[in-house]
Amino acid sequence: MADFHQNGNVATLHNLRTQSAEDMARELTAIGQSRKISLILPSLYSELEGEALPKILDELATVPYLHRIIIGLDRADEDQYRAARKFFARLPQDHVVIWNDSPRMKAIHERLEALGIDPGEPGKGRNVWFCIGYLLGQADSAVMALHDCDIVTYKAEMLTRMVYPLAHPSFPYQLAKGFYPRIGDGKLNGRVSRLLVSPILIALQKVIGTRDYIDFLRAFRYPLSGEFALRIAPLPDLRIPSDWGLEIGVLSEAWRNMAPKSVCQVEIAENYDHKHQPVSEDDAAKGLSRMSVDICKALFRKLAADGTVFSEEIFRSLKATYYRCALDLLEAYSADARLNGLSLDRHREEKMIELFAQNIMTAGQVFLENPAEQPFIPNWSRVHAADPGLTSDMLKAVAEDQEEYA
Ligand SMILES: O=C(O)[C@H](O)COP(=O)(O)O
Repeated sequence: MADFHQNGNVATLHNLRTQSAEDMARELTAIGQSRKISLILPSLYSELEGEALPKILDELATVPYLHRIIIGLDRADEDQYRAARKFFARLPQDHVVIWNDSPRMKAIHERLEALGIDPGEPGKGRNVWFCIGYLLGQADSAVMALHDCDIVTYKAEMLTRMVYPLAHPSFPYQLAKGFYPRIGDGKLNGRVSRLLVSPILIALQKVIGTRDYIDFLRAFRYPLSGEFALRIAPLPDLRIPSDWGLEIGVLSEAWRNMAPKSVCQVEIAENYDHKHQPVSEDDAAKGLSRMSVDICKALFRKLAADGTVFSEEIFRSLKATYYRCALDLLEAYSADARLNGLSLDRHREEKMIELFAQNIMTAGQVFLENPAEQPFIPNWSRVHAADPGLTSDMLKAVAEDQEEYA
């Protein structure tokens, strides 16, 4: 049973198990008549062949209140795009598959490049960015929800609980961020969240002092959750990183652009499990190691943009402080796991902490060496200012892809 604790920074909406998801979905169906709710699914072609996505579609097929589902498809060739169209065809809702690698979408990308507002390397952030552009181009939704495609414990209720506080007219929220515990195979998961994000936020506060931004991030029970919903109004001004810093990037934008009172976090599941990536100790360009570098870079850039001065000495202190804080938290995770009959491999987790400590220095180095790097994808307001016809041409490109490769 959940508690009902509020941290005072961000409203926390718990699941007190007193309201049925079916009742909520019924209400959303009525609300959805006037406030259209759309869902974005950033997907890799490989996820269509995994165990999670087919079950996610079974659940989504039962959702009565969705106006449109926008699937951003990455790393697919022509045959795979056709296969993806068939795969998603069983969704009863209006839906579209954006083939990000199609010649037409590549031409859109080149047009952006020529204008100097290139959305960067392929990645989840860039995929989501194109989907947001498509959604804005359609101009008919009031609420956007987004979740990953690798959730093996997915239930339609997760979406319902996430969307409800944004769609319901009596709530004041613009952003709802999902939270839950991550447990699978008798283990405590969420390795990057537990072993990097929580301790680095504590360490940053010790090294650079109190910052409202860090307080804000620390208020989230699962800052890395890939499940969030936004009202459409703030979307055109959202600047997101193209890489794994997406989740932290969205929270950072919420902190910059929204009143704290308009942000909430919602308990969306009793438990969450997904496809686990390898740590990739030997290659910082892959797996959780890459994710940790991207997250650190996103944090450092936002703090720098808020006036924090970084130097090599600061990153060295941060690394040492982080290491201590992470080991202290590991003690707590280990006790929590034991109390709940879960296993936790302390040796492996300490090794991960050592790797993340090293990656804090790597991210710091990259940050110091590239002060002029454009860290975020330009927002859609900027795209519109630079090329007012681009969004409608993108919608046309997607429609023509659908027709040509039917
Ligand atoms: O949220 C996280 O910490 C990362 O996505 C890794 O999650 P995992 O340890 O559950 O694979």
